[in-house]
Amino acid sequence: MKTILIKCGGSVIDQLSEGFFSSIKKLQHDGFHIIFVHGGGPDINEMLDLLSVKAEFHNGLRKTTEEALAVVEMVLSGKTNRKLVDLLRKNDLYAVGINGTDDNCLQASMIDEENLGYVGNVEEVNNKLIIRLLEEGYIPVLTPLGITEDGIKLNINADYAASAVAKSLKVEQCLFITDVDGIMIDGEVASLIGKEEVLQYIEEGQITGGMVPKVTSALAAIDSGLNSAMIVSGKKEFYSAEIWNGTKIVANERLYK
Ligand SMILES: Nc1ncnc2c1ncn2[C@@H]1O[C@H](COP(=O)(O)OP(=O)(O)O)[C@@H](O)[C@H]1O
Ligand SMILES: CC(=O)N[C@@H](CCC(=O)OP(=O)(O)O)C(=O)O
Repeated sequence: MKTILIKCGGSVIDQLSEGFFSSIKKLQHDGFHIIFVHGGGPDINEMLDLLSVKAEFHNGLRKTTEEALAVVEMVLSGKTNRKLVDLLRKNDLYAVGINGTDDNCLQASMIDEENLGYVGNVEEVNNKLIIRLLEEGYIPVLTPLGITEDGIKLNINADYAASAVAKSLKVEQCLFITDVDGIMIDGEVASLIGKEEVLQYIEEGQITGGMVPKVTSALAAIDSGLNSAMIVSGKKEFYSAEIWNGTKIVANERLYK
């Protein structure tokens, strides 16, 4: 089964274009199965703000107290997941929402209880349910919540969840959909970047903020055997006639030039 994983960032869910949905249809037409993992950072921040709870981050990850976790779950699975599933279905794409904790799909462990609270890393992906849905022709839309062996729910950065699922399903391509056209280097979108360059750009401060977990996750996906991962805009068409728009991240860019 040829599968493409699409990680849809919270920054762009409300701005997805017609071209985005038509690109997905073209991928399906070309024989690819599609799975989504979604983010929702802005939706969570908005709700925390309404509840007068300060959003706090440590190394790009949200500090998640037990109270915050309840808000994260309510927002991600009750609001953001619904929003994306509804949008896909309105565009005649047969999406089904699932929580990362359903069927213990994202088995996780706490990263750093003292500094981060209920935040996890994916240890293992139980992909049976996802594969069933894919085989039936559905588009699973996965919320990035994990569960420990003891049944404790954890908040997982959506980029990290995406690369773990990509690795488990051995997908053909992993796309990180966001609100920019790709990775900007010296003011221009880079079309192809190798692993060494990515690490150098992070060190130089050319890749910062929310782009760091995205490229780190892309590199993790490549390390696990994927040929490439891409950073792509959700505001325009990203795929047509086997041509991709955005930044392709590969293990060694010299092999592509
Ligand atoms: N070199 C770079 N190229 C493009 N965007 C970058 C770069 N460095 C940092 N960014 C920032 O990363 C953001 C995308 O990350 P984020 O807001 O976390 O998105 P998402 O919600 O899609 O995960 C961009 O909007 C941009 O502000
Ligand atoms: C641990 C952690 O930071 N979890 C993220 C999960 C959502 C996410 O990653 O959303 P984006 O893709 O929109 O950034 C959070 O609470 O914001």
